[in-house]
Amino acid sequence: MIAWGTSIRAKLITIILAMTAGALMIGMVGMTINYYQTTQQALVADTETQAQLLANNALVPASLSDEATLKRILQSSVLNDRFGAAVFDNTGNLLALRDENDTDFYISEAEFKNSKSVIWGDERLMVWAPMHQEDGEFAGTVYLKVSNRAFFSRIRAFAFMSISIVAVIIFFVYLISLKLQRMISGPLVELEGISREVSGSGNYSIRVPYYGEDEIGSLANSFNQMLEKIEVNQKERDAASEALQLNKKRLERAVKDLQYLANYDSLTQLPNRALCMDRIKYALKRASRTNLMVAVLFLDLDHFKDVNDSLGHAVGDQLLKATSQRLLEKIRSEDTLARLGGDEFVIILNELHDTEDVISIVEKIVTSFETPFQLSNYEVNTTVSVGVCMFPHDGVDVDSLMKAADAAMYKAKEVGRNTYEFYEAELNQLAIRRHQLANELRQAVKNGELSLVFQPQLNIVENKVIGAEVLLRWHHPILGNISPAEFIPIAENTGLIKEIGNWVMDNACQKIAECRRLGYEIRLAVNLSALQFRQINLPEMIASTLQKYRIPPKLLEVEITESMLVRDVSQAIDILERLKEMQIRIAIDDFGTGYSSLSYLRRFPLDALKIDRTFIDELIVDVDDTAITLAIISMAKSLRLEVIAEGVETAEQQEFLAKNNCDDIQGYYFSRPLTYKDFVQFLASSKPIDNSYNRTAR
Ligand SMILES: Nc1nc2c(ncn2[C@@H]2O[C@@H]3COP(=O)(O)O[C@H]4[C@@H](O)[C@H](n5cnc6c(=O)[nH]c(N)nc65)O[C@@H]4COP(=O)(O)O[C@H]3[C@H]2O)c(=O)[nH]1
Repeated sequence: MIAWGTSIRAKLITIILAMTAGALMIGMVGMTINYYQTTQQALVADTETQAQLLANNALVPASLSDEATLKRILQSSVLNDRFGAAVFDNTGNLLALRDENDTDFYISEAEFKNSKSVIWGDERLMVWAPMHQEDGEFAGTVYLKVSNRAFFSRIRAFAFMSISIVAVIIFFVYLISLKLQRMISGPLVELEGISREVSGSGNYSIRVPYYGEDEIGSLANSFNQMLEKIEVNQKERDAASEALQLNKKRLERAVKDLQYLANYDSLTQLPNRALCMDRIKYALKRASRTNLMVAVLFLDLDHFKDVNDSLGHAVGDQLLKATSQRLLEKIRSEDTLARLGGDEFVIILNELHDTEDVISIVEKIVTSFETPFQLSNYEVNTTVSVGVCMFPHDGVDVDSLMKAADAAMYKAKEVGRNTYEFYEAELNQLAIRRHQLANELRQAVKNGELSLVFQPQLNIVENKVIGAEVLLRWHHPILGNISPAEFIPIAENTGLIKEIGNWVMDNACQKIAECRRLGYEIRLAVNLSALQFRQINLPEMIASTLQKYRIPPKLLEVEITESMLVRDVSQAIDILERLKEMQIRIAIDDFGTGYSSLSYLRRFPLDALKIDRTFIDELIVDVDDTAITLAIISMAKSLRLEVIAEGVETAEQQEFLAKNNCDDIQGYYFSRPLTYKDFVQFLASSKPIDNSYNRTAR
């Protein structure tokens, strides 16, 4: 298929055809003109001869005005079937007509006198032949009128024939040019096709066939040489890139090996000391968010040195490997077994609910050593001494926990090996203190040892105090200040929390009313414990307290934790909906540490999310905490909830939160929890008293 307008073939054919047609047309027109002229001249000459012949014959009868003879003479002449003839005397009078009916022989005076003897008209040729006496006197005129239709039809036939010949010639020229162009442009087209194939497939091994020694042949040759060079270059490049990939893979493997070596023990393939410390750190972080415990177990094989000394290091190594296998079988996949070096191992037990869980695992570990180890040539009996410590009871950082576990392990060795010891001093003390606090908490409420403090909350956008979180304090006459983090769980366990919770709610509402009287329309957030939240009549109890102090419910916010919601979802929804109907605000405390899923959040009628302090602690510094904080803000926004960040301690944290759409903040950077008196002073210093509100309230 020829692409007209773009291909060389088409162009070539067009040029050949145009030139041929042009030349033929010129030739044809020339020939037609020539034919026209010669045919016309012949016709005129013929007619003139006839006219002169008639003039000679008609001279005598014309002098005698013998019409009959003249007529006969005129009829005897043969020209063509469509001719007329007439004889006039010397004065222009008609003497005779060839055909009586052919009266179209009027000759004007001008024509008569016209010396011109031939007139070539549109339809006919007119010829005059004068008749002269012997003495030369003019005797009259013979007039011939010949139709030139036949002449024109010959010319037309000639032209038609010429055009037909030209058309046939052009057709043959077209066929020849097709053949010709195939010879000339065929190789070019093929060349173009091959170059396209090369560029499309990237296959530079394709070659153009031999086209001879002409210009196209030399072009094809150059093209092949070019392809050859590219092919060579490409092969070199491919080889280089292959080598590069290989080196990259080797490098990656080396980096991985290095990473592995930096983090794993080459003998047992267990995490080494560095990774072990990292894992403990991570476990502590998680546990502090989930309020669960972590146990760190320090293990040391008893008399391992004797095995090494008596049976050799190779057997010692085998024993260490077998020990690591046995220990791995005793722990869960989420726990970690690490080798610190020599015969020292560490086990990290994550997410424990109480110490009982640890005891059962440690006992399993110690008893598992009762079975002898079957090594290649020996059966070896060995035992293990284990020291156990717990987070958060025995330490809150990696260092103190490792020291505590190590100390406990030495104690296990002291008491005779093949046993485990808890870092007991602390545990015992803790249990004794718990018992004491549980007893004294009952009195604390009656003795008025409990008090409330208020930690202001700031709206970042308006830079305005919007309220405060109400926090409980216990000042023990002998033990001093006791943290709510310590005594609230005890109050929960003993059921005292209901009484304490009611006391807090009553006092908080009273303070809201007092603040209003002073002109401060501030909102107080009260923590609800799990036990309080499970009370079916909680909304009614709160309603009656609000009524008692005649305060609008919107000035009270209750803070609950995620775990309270999931315990009994339908009851939680019921209570929250009733609180919501009363227009009490509901916030989720310590958000991010629990079940934080969008689907369950949607089900509860909430107003705000409080990002847990542990995320804010390392905001900006720790990429994970930063990402979680941003995710919580965006999740809250998508659920149209307000976000408050607690535990903001630095300007950088506040700035970051402000920049990232957090609504409110609470933390030491802004203010520590304040006594009621200090809180009112704080309000006075941060905002002028709204007296107008005070007046209308009364
Ligand atoms: N390091 C640091 N800490 C900050 C910062 N800002 C606030 N905090 C502390 O973070 C805790 C926030 O309270 P929470 O998450 O509700 O956590 C509370 C809450 O769960 C519970 N609690 C306190 N008061 C009550 C109460 O009246 N009822 C109940 N059920 N629980 C209470 O005790 C927990 C501990 O309360 P607090 O010891 O008062 O500790 C408070 C507060 O003093 C900061 O910038 N840095």
